[in-house]
Amino acid sequence: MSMNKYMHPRNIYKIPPDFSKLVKLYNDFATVAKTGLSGKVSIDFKNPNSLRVLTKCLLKSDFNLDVIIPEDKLVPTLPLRLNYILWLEDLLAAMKLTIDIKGIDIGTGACAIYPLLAAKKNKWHILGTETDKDSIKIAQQNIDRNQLQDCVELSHNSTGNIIKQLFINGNDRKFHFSMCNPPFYSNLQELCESRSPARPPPKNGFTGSPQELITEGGELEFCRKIIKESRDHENNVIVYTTMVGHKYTLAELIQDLQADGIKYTHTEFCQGHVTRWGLAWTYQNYDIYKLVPPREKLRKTRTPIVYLLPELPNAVYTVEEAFKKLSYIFRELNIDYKVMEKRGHNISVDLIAKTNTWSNQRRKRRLQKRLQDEIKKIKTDDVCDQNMNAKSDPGAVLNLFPDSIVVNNSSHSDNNESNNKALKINGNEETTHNKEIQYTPVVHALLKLFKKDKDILLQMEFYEGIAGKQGLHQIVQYIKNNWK
Ligand SMILES: C[S@@+](CC[C@H](N)C(=O)[O-])C[C@H]1O[C@@H](n2cnc3c(N)ncnc32)[C@H](O)[C@@H]1O
Repeated sequence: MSMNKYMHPRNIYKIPPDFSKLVKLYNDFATVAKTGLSGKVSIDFKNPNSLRVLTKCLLKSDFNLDVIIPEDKLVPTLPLRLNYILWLEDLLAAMKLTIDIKGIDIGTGACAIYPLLAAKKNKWHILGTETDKDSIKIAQQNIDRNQLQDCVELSHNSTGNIIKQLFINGNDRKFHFSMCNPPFYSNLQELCESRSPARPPPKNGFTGSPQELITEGGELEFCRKIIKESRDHENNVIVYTTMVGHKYTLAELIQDLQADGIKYTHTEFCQGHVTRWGLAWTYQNYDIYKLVPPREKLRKTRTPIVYLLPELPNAVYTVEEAFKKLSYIFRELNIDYKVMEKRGHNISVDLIAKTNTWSNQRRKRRLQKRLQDEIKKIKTDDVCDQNMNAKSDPGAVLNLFPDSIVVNNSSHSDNNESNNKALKINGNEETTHNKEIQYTPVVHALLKLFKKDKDILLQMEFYEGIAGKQGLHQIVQYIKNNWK
C-alpha cells in the first residue's frame, strides 16, 4: 500500500512528479522513460540508473540543484530526504529557533543531499561529516557546482568517533541540530537478507555501496553511539536527531533515552511503500515531545502485552528453551519470525503473520476433516473432470467448499474477518495490484523474551496489522493454550 497519503503535509512529492513534463525538460530522463499505450509515462523503478536519472532531474527541476550521483553510490530518494528536512523545520520552529540555523549532517554521502537541500531550501548552514574519502570528494564537487560553499562545509572523519571529533581541542562550536541517515546494516549477509520474506519484494532497485550501508552493530549500535557521544556534548547541539530504518531500532533507542531521562520525540517518514522513523532528543529545556508530538498511530501501539511463561514439562526453564518452543509454535502458525537481537538472556524477535491461522482452530479441524471426507468421496465416486481438477488445485477446492481451509505449506485460509478485511482494503485501494493481497500483514509485532528474577517473561508489542491489537491478544492466547 502506498504511504504517500501519510507524507509530511508540506512535502511537494505528495503529488507525484509529472513524468511527461520531465521527458520534455530533460533528454536524460527521456532515455529512461517509457510511454505506454495510454500515453502514461513511466520509468523502471527497479533499474538503479533510472532512479539516478529521476533523482538528478527532480533535484534540478524542483530545487535548481545540479548534482552528480556516482554509479556506485546510494541514490537518495527525495520524498524521504524531504520528509526529514520538513520534520526538522517543524522541530526548530516549535523550539522558536528560526534565525541563522546551523546543523550537522552525520554521514553526508557523495551526493551531500541533506546539506544541498537544507542550504538551498532554507539557507541553513550545514557541516557535513563523512568517513569515505571518495564520497567526500564528490560531495565537495556537488557543493561547488551549486555555489553553496558559504552554507556548506565538509569534514572528513577518520576517527572511530561519530561527533566527538568535532568538539576536541577546546572547539566549542554550537549547532541548532544534528541529523543522520545511518548505515543500516551490520554485515553483508544482513544487507542481503534485509527484507523479511513476509514482505513484498522492494519496489525500487537497489543502490549504494557496502561502505555506505554497513557499520559494525548496524544502525542500532551506530545510533546508540551518537546518543552516548551526545551526552558529552549536551550544550553543543540543541536538538540531536537521527533517522532509523527499523521500527525495532526506534523502540530500543526510545527505551535507552527513557532509561536515562532524556527528553525525546519521534515521527514516521512515510513515502511510497517505505516507512522510516525519525528520533529527536535534547538536553536543553524544551519539552519536544509536547512541542512536536509523535504520530498518533505509533503512540497508540506502544503498550505491550506481557505473559509469564510457565515451566514446560521435560524442558529446562531457560529463555533459550522457551524460544525453541515459541519458534515451533510460530512455524505451526505460519508466522514469519526473525531474531533481531540476542543479548545475554534477552531475545528480541520481529514477527509477521500474513494470515490468521490461530483463530477458530477447532472449527478449522472440523472443516478440514469434512474437506478430506469430501475429497475421499470424490475419489471413490470417480466424478467429473471439474472435481478432479479441484483436487489438484487448492483454489478450486476452496471454491467448491468456500467455508473450508486448505492446509499445505504455503497456503492457509479461513473465512475470518481479518482476512476478508485484507482483501477489501487492497481491493478498494489498488484493484490492479492484486499481488499485495498476500502480503498485507494481519499482525506485525515485536516479541521480547527475557528473564526477570526466576521468571521468563514473554512481551509482545503490536506494531501494525489489519487484525489490530486484538489479533496479537489472540496469538498470545494461542501460545498460552499450547504451552504444554
Ligand atoms: C546511509 S549513508 C547516508 C548518505 C546520505 N546522508 C543520504 O542520506 O543519502 C551513510 C553514510 O554515513 C557514512 N558514515 C559511516 N560512518 C560514519 C561516521 N562515523 N562518521 C561520518 N560518516 C559516516 C557512510 O560512509 C555513508 O556515506
